[in-house]
Amino acid sequence: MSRQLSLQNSFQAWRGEETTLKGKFSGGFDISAFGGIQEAKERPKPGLISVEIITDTIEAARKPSVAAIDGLALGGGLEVAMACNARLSTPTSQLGLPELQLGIIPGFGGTQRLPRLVGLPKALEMILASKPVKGKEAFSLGLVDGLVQPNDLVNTARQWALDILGRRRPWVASLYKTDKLEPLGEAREILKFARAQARQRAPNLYHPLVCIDVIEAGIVAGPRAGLWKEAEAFEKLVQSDTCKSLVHLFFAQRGTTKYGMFCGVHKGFGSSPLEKVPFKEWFPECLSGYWYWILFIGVLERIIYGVVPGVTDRGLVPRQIKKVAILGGGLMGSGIATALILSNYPIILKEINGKFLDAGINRIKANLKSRVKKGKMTKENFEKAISLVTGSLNYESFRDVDMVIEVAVIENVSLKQQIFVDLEKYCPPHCILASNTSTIDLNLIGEKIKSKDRIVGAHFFSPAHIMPLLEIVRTKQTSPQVIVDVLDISKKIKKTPVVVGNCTGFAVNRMFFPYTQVALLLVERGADVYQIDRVITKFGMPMGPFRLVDLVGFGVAIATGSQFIQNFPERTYKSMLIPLLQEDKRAGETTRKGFYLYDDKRRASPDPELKNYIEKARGISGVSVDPKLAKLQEKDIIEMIFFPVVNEACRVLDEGIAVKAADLDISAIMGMGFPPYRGGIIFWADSFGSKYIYSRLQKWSELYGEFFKPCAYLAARAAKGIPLERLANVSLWSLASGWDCVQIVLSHDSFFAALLDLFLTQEKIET
Ligand SMILES: C[C@H](O)CC(=O)SCCNC(=O)CCNC(=O)[C@H](O)C(C)(C)COP(=O)(O)OP(=O)(O)OC[C@H]1O[C@@H](n2cnc3c(N)ncnc32)[C@H](O)[C@@H]1OP(=O)(O)O
Repeated sequence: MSRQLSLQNSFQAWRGEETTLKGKFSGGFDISAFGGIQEAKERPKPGLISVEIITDTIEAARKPSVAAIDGLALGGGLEVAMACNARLSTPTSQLGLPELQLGIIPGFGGTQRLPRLVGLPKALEMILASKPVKGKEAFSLGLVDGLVQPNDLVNTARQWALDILGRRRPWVASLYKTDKLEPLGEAREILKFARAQARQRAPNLYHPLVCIDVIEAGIVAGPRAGLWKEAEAFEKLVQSDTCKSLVHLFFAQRGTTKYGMFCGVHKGFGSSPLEKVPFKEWFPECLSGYWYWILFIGVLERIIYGVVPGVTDRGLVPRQIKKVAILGGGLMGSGIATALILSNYPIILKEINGKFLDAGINRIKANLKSRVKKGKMTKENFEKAISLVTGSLNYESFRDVDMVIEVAVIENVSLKQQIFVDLEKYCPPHCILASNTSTIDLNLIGEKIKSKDRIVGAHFFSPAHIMPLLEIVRTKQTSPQVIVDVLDISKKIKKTPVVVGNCTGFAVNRMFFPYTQVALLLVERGADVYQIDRVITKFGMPMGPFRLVDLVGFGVAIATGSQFIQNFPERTYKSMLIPLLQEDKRAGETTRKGFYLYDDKRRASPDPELKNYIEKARGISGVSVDPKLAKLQEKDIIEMIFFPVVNEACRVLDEGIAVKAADLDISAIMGMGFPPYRGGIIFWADSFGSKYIYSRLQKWSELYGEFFKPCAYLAARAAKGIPLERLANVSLWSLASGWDCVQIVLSHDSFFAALLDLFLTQEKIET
């Protein structure tokens, strides 16, 4: 008898919900139920599912079971399939155990059965790197027993089960297979190597090491002992901060094109906030009030869930983008071009002269060749992709493009203004006019053209064909149709889009700005450049603020910095350290000297000369070494560097530049390199509490100046002791009508805003 098992589907069916993964075998355990598990006072005893149900009921049953896998078999889904007596799959199905991406380990026996089916090295690769395999590879590995086309899948599985019952095929219990396991000594060596690699790849993560221990326990003490160890470890890990952060990230990433304070973290934790609201306590005397709130919030949840206000709530259908022009073939332009041609968009690459054009096209070729080298692209597909690129030195060929992306190297307002005047002249009237500027206000860029509704920001991150984030910036005039079109492109080129409002620096660079600024402030007052970078890297950032400035280059740092000085003078720390270094032709990695010295292989080493420049900058700023700041502890460095980032993130939220906190979490992780296992900037900040962050910033602002002054948003939440992720100021009206109204309501004018504020801050209504 074959059973087509879908774990998530069945869990959702128990809860009376429709499944979101129609037609697929299983996406694994319902991740949104983790919140319930974390909060539950009483939990099922460890091993109930993995030992009693999956092992002792399914695998040990007197009826054989055969998994018929089409589409996806991930996590708990694959684990259930592995407990069946055989598995059939379609050639294109995806099979994997991605649990480590969620801060947990496989919890339904995957740590024991996968090594026994595919051997230890492959199992470790699949589990530790969360790397799925296609049906074809699964067959060659022995993970599935047969490959079948989708139409024949269920019938073949039924017959397979009958054959097992009739002893025409082997009746296998994967848990007790030993033929694929390496001898103990060899296995231990493999595990030792895996541990060293895990420590090196993610020194702050504990769960990969736990996973290796659990696998080892099964090999040393037998699979049932391994199952029990797995169950205990799973139980602990599911409660960990890493798991909470990564689950938040899972839903936040999928929620960037959705809106509302009730999705994101709340959805991620499995229960509607509605369930948490103590209506009865608030309205003991007034039942109608209770129902009113239920109705109100219920309607609200329905209206807001699944839309970007004013954009995806208008029933607009994305227009077909057939050809895209890119202005500028530098590092960024060629990266964007690569991302587009990889998704089959024909592109025109425009440069100002033949030399630059050739260089741009060669960069695209190099990007593609590196994919060929890594086995991600065939030579045939390379030729196909590169044939989609047409070079141009003028605007004549722009007459039939549907979208232009301006990627001029320099962040220069007048240059960009002229480019947009030319674009308006040459491009067809429907053409989307996008700029990849990372900092400049789009209203300034588009000041001299008429079609302001076609202007949009498409801020990619370098290298654009690899980095997953696309910041889509809309001005008040940008038409919703244009945003819908760009959202559609972002989906097609596999980017995570975050729609933000227009201002200097948008969301990501607004948050990034204080990161370098505060580092300069601390160094001028005695902190050590290299210690700051070390601590911040240990915290989990890809590099510290000084190494980053070296990488970006001082030219870019000064150009973007001047935009911030102009626009936010009250909170800009005006250090002369970078200009002083640049004056001496130390402009970062490209000149082999910046905050660090660089060798031929771009390896950075500290420079003893740096202290002279710091002293000079200190003199210009008129500050002296503060003994406390010269001896900062790790914890203090982390807080002093990141709390100003949190402060700016709060301003970005308060101004409505980001629609919700989870979008800033995603922006920080994908745009700034904030460690994913900390859940994003606001999620991480909320683990300290708004009161603590406010008090620290307030203290520093008294000691070291306005730069640290906590903003009103932070102060308000600290006063009420509520989390920073809560947007208390959004009204029903704003949600229904879109962006402009959000801004109106942010001035606290609306009746609904007041009501919601009450609701979200959980204050009791005074009747
Ligand atoms: C005990 C066990 O060992 C523990 C586990 O099994 S933990 C779960 C392990 N499984 C996973 O990690 C798989 C997670 N899911 C994914 O990687 C991807 O969603 C996928 C590859 C299944 C599908 O990707 P894609 O087609 O791009 O669709 P995607 O937008 O991601 O997901 C579609 C919807 O299904 C939801 N979803 C996907 N997998 C889910 C899961 N395991 N639980 C709950 N919801 C899930 C998504 O949240 C999304 O919901 P939305 O439409 O409301 O936003």
